[in-house]
Amino acid sequence: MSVSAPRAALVLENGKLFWGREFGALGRSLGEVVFQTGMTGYQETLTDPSYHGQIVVQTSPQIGNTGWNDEDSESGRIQVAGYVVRDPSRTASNWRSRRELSDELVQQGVVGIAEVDTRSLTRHIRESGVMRAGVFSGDALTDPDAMTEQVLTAPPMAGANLAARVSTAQPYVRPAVGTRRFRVAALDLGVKANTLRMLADRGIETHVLPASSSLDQILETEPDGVFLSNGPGDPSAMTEAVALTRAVLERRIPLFGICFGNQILGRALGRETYKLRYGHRGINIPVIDSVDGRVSITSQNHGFAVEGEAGERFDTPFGRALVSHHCPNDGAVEGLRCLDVPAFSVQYHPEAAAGPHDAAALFDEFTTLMSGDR
Ligand SMILES: NC(=O)CC[C@H](N)C(=O)O
Repeated sequence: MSVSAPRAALVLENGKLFWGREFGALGRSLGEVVFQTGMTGYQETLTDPSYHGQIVVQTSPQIGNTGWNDEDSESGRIQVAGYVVRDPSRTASNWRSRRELSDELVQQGVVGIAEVDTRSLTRHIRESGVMRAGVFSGDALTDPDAMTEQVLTAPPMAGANLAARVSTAQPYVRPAVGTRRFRVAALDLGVKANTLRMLADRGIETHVLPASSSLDQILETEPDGVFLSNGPGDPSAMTEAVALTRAVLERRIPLFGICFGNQILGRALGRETYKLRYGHRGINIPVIDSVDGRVSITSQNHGFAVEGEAGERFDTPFGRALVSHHCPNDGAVEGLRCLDVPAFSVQYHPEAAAGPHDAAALFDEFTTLMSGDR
């Protein structure tokens, strides 16, 4: 595939430039460039609030073949800042498809770029780490130095507090499917639609609360359990959510966290979080359960991780805790379990969407914890 006249550019903050063709809306988008290795599920990826502020590169070369449907979005809009693909499908073909991916990108004003050498780009990110970048097309396409300068004005992801931008403005209730067995207060830091669906399917009525909610607002829902959602940004910027989590742990209310929720629980337990060089973003990432050695293939999307060693037991202000899961690829912490208070969390995505269902039973574990029989 050759590009005759470059009509779009992806510019990295270190000055490296990739030419391509416009894809989606014309203009400029700035953010942190990250790669995602899933071969399916691009609609879920694009609408996952955890990608807010990021320019997502799909390593799978062909994107768009199933178009855009009305069922698979994980939130009300496309959340990525920009989108980078190799070879967009010329036509969508799927029984649920309502429109072409490129039309949806245009409609939602998302600036993308196609015909990029995504293999070379991914190798570069893998070696140099994730960094700020910009996609430029249309009138925004100018000379490389000017574009690099603009990229350097973007705020870095380290230290970014983004949850408020994707959280619900007003509390709302997601009813249980069938008989209500439990009531859960979910702190919405960027929750995905399938998480609420999986909670509802287990007889859980979820009170979804804004990211800035207080302990009183949580307690007012008279919850059987508290859920900490996934979300964008740096966990070290989430001081209030960490304090709130500590208050929940003190009251021994059963708590379950996913991804950002795992990082927040980790910080509440006194652990630090750090930025990974290029993160884990894909739908076939292995995780080992330190207790029984079982391996799950999981969906993941994280750029930060909790400090710790596989299987490590440690002291916290709330008793003992365990690094319950880790990733064999790099040893990163993938799960935490409190041993003296009812709380656990995972860094990966048991709700999948997209991804395998190996870890779906963790939602059942949450109901067991709420039932009080641990
Ligand atoms: N999916 C998530 O919740 C991501 C958590 C956090 N923003 C990270 O990048 O690590």
